[in-house]
Amino acid sequence: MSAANPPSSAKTSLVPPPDAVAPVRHPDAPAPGTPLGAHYDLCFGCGGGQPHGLHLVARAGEGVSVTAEFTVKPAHQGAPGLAHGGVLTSALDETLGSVNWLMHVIAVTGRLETDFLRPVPVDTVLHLDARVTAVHGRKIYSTATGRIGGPDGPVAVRADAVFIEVKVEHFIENGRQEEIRAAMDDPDQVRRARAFEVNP
Ligand SMILES: CCCCCCCCCC(=O)SCCNC(=O)CCNC(=O)[C@H](O)C(C)(C)COP(=O)(O)OP(=O)(O)OC[C@H]1O[C@@H](n2cnc3c(N)ncnc32)[C@H](O)[C@@H]1OP(=O)(O)O
Repeated sequence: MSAANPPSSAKTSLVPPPDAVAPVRHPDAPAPGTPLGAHYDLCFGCGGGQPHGLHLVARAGEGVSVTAEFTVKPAHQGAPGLAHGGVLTSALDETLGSVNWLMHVIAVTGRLETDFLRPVPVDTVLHLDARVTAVHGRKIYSTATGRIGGPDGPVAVRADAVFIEVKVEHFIENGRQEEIRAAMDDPDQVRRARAFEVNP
């Protein structure tokens, strides 16, 4: 195994180390039940201006948790009439990504492991919930489920993840300049900050 292609176990355990700490909800986090809205209009997961997106709708939950709904559309198929597994993973990723906002931390997915337990037909509403379980330095450990048939229905998909805290420079230095400039030039201060999930 070359240094450029290290074994995933080298730094990507999904189990928090013993000295990890409990996540802390930011005092300015929106109250439980508050819709979070899209963090960026062109986000594939939540953006209203993204015609090919999931249009996932998330709300703040108790503690460091969120709930969300995603309706599977014909455009999201893999097998005939069934949701594509990668699309379902995207819905879990987006829900897990949005929960970091409740800590006012900017973070990106480092590792995401999905279990697919039941097929999810087109037109199904996937009821998602995600919560942060532990924090260790820049690493944020979190877990999510997607249920069908209602918020208390059977689990169709679940995921464990490690997100890594980053500075806003992560997006400015790595993103394509035309989108970065457009987001930075947005006259709406809150929208401008949330495109990068920065505390306004
Ligand atoms: C705008 C707001 C975003 C909200 C949108 C939500 C959408 C959903 C979220 C996404 O899909 S984000 C997009 C998908 N993810 C990425 O594009 C991330 C690509 N990867 C990177 O940019 C870098 O690899 C990363 C920033 C994650 C880490 O690089 P660093 O150089 O900053 O990390 P470093 O090597 O210094 O490691 C810091 C710690 O994190 C750990 N670490 C790094 N990469 C890891 C990884 N992949 N998995 C687990 N742990 C990881 C690493 O072991 C170390 O732990 P320790 O502090 O305990 O030593």
